[in-house]
Amino acid sequence: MQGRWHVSKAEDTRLQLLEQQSRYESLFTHHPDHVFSLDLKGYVTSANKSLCEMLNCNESDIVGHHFTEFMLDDDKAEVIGYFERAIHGERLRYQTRALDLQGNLRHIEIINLPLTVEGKVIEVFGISKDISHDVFNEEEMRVLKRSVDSSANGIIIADAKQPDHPLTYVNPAFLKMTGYSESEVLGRNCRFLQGEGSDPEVVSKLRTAISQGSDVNVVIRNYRKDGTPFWNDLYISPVRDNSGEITHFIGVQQDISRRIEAENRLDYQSTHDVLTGLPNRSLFEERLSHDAELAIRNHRSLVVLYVDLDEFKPINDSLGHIVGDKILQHVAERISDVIEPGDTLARYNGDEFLLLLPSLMHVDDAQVVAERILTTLSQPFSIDSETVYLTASIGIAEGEFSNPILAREPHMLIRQADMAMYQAKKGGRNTVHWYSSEITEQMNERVILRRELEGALQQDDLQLHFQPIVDSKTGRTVSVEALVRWIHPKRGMISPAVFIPLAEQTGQIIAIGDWVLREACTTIAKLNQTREEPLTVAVNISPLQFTRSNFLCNIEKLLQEFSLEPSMLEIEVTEGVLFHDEEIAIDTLHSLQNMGIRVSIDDFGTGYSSLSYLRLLPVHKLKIDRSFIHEVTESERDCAIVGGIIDLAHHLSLVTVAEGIETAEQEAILKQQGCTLLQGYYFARPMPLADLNEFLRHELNAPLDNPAPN
Ligand SMILES: Nc1nc2c(ncn2[C@@H]2O[C@H](COP(=O)(O)O[C@H]3[C@@H](O)[C@H](n4cnc5c(=O)[nH]c(N)nc54)O[C@@H]3COP(=O)(O)O)[C@@H](O)[C@H]2O)c(=O)[nH]1
Repeated sequence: MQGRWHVSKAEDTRLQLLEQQSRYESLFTHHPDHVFSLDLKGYVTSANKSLCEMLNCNESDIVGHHFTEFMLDDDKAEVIGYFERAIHGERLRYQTRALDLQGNLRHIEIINLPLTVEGKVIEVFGISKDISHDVFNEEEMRVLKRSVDSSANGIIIADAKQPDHPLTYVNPAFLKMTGYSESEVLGRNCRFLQGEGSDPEVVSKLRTAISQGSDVNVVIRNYRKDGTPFWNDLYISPVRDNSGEITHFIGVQQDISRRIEAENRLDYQSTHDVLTGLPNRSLFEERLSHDAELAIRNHRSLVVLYVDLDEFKPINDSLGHIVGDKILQHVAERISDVIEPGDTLARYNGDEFLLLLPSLMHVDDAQVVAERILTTLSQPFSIDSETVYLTASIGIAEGEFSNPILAREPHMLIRQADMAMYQAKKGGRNTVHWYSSEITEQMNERVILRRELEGALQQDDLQLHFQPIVDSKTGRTVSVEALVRWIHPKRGMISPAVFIPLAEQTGQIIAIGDWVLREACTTIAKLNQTREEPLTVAVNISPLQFTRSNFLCNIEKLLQEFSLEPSMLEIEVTEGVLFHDEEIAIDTLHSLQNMGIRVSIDDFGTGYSSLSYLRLLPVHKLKIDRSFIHEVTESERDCAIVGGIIDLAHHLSLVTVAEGIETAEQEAILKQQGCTLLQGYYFARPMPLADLNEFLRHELNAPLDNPAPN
């Protein structure tokens, strides 16, 4: 009985051991972590399924191999150290790296457990876990944090789950940009960056996006700790967790103040005149369109003033551009001082200003404004050491709200004001003229005339007439003045007084002038072939033609072509050529003198320039303007002026010509005053070449007034 009991107890123990072993084996085999055992030399004695899976191999590829075979060379010494400590009974946990059979790297965490029997370590158990994923995540997080920390953009993170979304992170760039310290901003909503200059619309856009959990990009004016503003280009995005719930908001911001300032500067430059700081043409036109819309909506009228300085060019040319610029700046200031805040004053062109009056109580008030402008401009301008007197001509155009043109083409108002200004100029300058539809008709007339003049040039409708100029002593023709005529196919002869000023404005004078010069040279060359005493021909040259670069060259070619002595050609210029471009004009005068061509100052006495220029200029003749001759017999003043001019000319060794002599009395006075040459209807009107030939033939046969002594 006792023996049977012994047998069954031993059997029980064996069964229990078997059960434990099977439990252990099952735990070992199916443990989700990698479990292995090493002998005291470090050779693998067993490895579970999970370890084989991690190392991509079978148990036989591991068992019997030394654990270091699965380690990186760099890590071996350290891990051997841990193993040594384990075989001395220490339980250890450490992280290292393993290589699977294909050479793939794994980050693992190992626990080394020494297996001790009767106080002696007989084996070392290892339990390891693949932590590659965690390590990569951690590394990724570290890189991300470093990137965010070192980003040049300001980066902020706000907690979306806390009330008022307090900041939980700000990077150094943010602190640098705003001047705050971390402790001053963490825990606060970042609206502390906003201030009175932050556009409420932009702020509301931000708020809406945040409340809707959507991305948003705004450019907002923010303020640094010291109160200085900056332009913040801000992107805000929600950050969601795995369930899609917004946990944070991330903001990336950039200080774009410099860019905005540069853009603003560019914008300002493209809409303002650099010299005066006034709006320029394009901004004026923009405001005109805008104010026209308002005027129509509010049943009000709109008024445009076109202000053009009188004779500014001569001032600019004679005093220099620096003084000219300063005058324009003063003009801008003075006009600005007499207008109301809602009005727009713009510099339109060189010396032309535009004024838009959108809110007049009565349209007639524009006249008051215009007169105020004339008054303020009439005060002398003291620029450096110069005192300058200025006047202006002002054109006014009214845009009635009911006039469809205002809605369709508000810019027409500028054109109309321009036309009115032109009339103001014609009306004697320093005056105001209101636009009327008749002006348009006149302007249309100009447009037609201009087009027809173009045709005249091509169809040979121009003709040259010649007016004799006689010696005051002998009464004999010594010269002829070439005067152009336009023989219009329908309108007959059109006076040069009509088309020459137009041609000067359109530039057609160049072609006309070239034609006149050629025609004059060819005629005088032919005329003189049969004359004992050769005649000279005087040709009027417009300022534009005179200052052209090829002017002298053209003349030289013509003289050569017609074998004409240079002294046979005279150039008549008005004082205006000097103001056109003084430097070029003086050079040209010297060149003409060197070529042997004489120059007369035409219409002398009508310009306002200083007489001192006569000392300096290489001119030969003064032609006394016919306005002085007209009254010379009745007006003592005119008589004195004419006498003065003749005296002055004689002292300067200049020849004088009196033009516009119509009566014997006028001739007598001029002769008495010692005028050298005489010209006028009294002697002969301008005539075509055929008539001139006849006139000269007749003159040759007539006895001399005062025959020259033998
Ligand atoms: N650049 C150019 N200008 C030219 C040319 N041809 C003429 N002109 C200029 O046109 C203006 C008008 O000229 P016109 O109608 O020919 O008048 C000239 C004479 O007819 C006129 N004149 C001459 N004598 C008398 C007179 O006794 N009484 C009177 N009422 N008029 C008279 O004067 C004009 C000549 O003037 P001026 O040139 O100043 O000597 C005129 O400004 C012409 O210059 C051209 O080819 N090119």
